[in-house]
Amino acid sequence: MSASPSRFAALALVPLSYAALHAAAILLAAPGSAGALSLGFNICAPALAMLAAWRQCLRTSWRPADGWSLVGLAFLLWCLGMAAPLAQERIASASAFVRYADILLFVLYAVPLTWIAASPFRHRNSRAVQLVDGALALALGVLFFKLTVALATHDGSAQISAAYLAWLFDVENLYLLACIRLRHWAAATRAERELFASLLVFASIYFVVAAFNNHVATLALNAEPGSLLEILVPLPFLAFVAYTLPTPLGKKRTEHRALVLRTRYVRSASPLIMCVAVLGTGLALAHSDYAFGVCGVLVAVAGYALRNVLREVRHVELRAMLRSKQSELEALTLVDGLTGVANRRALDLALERDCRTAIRNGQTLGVLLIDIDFFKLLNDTSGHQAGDESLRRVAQTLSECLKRSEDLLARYGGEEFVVLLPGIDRLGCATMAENLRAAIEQAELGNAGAPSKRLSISVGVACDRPSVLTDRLVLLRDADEALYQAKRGGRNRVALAWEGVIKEC
Ligand SMILES: Nc1nc2c(ncn2[C@@H]2O[C@H](COP(=O)(O)OP(=O)(O)OP(=O)(O)O)[C@@H](O)[C@H]2O)c(=O)[nH]1
Repeated sequence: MSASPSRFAALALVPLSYAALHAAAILLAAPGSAGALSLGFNICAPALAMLAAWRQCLRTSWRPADGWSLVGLAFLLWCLGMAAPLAQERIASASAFVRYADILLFVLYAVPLTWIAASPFRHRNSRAVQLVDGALALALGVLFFKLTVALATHDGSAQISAAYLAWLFDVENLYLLACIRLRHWAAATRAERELFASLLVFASIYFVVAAFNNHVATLALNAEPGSLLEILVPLPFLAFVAYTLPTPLGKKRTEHRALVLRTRYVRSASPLIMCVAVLGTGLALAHSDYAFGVCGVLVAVAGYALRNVLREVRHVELRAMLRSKQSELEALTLVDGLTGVANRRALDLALERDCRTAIRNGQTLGVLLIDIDFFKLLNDTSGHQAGDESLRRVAQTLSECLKRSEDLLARYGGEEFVVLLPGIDRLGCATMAENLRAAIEQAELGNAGAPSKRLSISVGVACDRPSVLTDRLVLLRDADEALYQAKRGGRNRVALAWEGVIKEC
C-alpha cells in the first residue's frame, strides 16, 4: 500500500491531534465526568469516520459506491454499539436484546464490511448475487453473535465473560483484516484499491487497538471508564478519516498477468470464504444451540448453491449477449458507415469469393466501377454535408437497381462505388451499367458545381472469365481504365473495357 506525503501528514496529524484533545479532556475533566467525556470522544470518532465514508460515496462515480456506503453503515453500527450502554442504563429491562445490545452492535458492525470483502461489486455483477452475499454476511453476523453469547456465558451464568469476549472479538477482527487484506492485494481498479486501502488502514489499527484494549486495558489493567488508555479507541476511525481526506488517484496498477490471475481467483474465492465462515460458525454453534447451528450450516450450503446458480445464469446470459454483439460487430465491419452499403473490406471478400466461384464454374464475372462526376465541385459549392447526402442518395438509387441477390454494391472509397455482377455476360454487364447511369440521371439529383447542374455518374465496365484468383485485380484495373475513358469522353457515360465508350449523353 503506497501513501502520498499529504496522506502521511494527515495520517499523523489527525489521530494525534484528536488523541491530544481527548487526553486533555480526560485530564481536565471535573471529577466523575471524565468517563462521560471520554465516551463522547469515542462516539464522535466513528461518527466522523461514517461521514468520511459517505463523503467518499458521494465523490466516487464507481459503481461500488455501495462499498463506501456500507463502510459508513458499519461505522454507524459501531457508533451505536459505543452509545448503547447509555441506553442500557436507562432501560431497566432484563431482555437479552437490551442486555447484549452493545455486543450485538459490535458484532453486526462487521456485517457490512464482510459483505464488501466477499462481494465482487463488479460492474456487471448482478444485484441478485450481491443480495445473496449480503444475506450470507448477515447470517454470519447473527450466528457469530449467538456463538459469542453462548461461549461467553458457557458456565451457565448470565454474566458475559470478558475474557471469552476478548478472544471472540479477536477472531472477528482477524477474519475481517484477512479478508480486506486479500481484496486489497487483488484489487484491479484504482477505485477498488482506494476502498480496500482505506479499509486496510482501519482494520489493521483496529485489530491492534481492540486486542490491546480488550486484553490489556480491560482484563490485565482493569482500566476504569475515563482512563487515559481510552484515547487509543478512536485511533482506527481517525486513521480512516485521515486516509480518505486527500484524494490522490494513486498509480495505475500495471495489468500484469499475475495481478489479473490473483484478481480473478480472489474475486471468485471471496464468497466461498464467507460461506466457509458461516459453515464453521454454524458447526461451532451446534454444540450449544443445535437448532441454530444446523440453520447456520443449511444457510451456508443454500447460500453457496444459490450464489452458484445465479452466477451460472449470469454467465449464460453474458455468453448469449457476447455472441449477439459479436455478430453485430462482424456485420458492422462490413458496412460503410456513411452510405450503409458494403464497404471496401466486404468488397474485397466478395470479389475473391465471386472470382473463385467463377473459376470453378467457368462463368464470367462483371465489375462496374462507378464515379460521381464533378463531386469535388459539388462539395466546394454546396458543402461537405450536401456531398455526404448526395453519396447516400446515389448509393440508395444504385442499390434499388440491383435485383439479384448475388449482385453487390460496395463503396470503393470517396465518391467511387463498385458493382459486382457474377455470372453475367458482357451484354448484361453493359445493360446494367447503362441502367445505373440512367437511374441516377432520372433521380434528378442536383450538383451545383456541374455545368449541367445535375448529378451524374460515369461507369467503367469490365467483364471476363477469370482463370486464376489474381484475375479479379485485372478486372478491377480494366474497369478503372474504362472509367478513365468515360471521364475523358465527357462524363455521364458508360465505357466498356473491351470496346470503348458505348453510351454518351
Ligand atoms: N462529402 C464527401 N466528399 C468526399 C467523400 N469522400 C471523398 N470526397 C470528396 O470527393 C472529391 C472527389 O474529387 P475528385 O476525385 O477530384 O473527382 P471529381 O470532382 O468527382 O471529378 P471527376 O471525377 O473528374 O468528375 C474530393 O473532393 C473528396 O474530398 C465523402 O465521404 N464525403
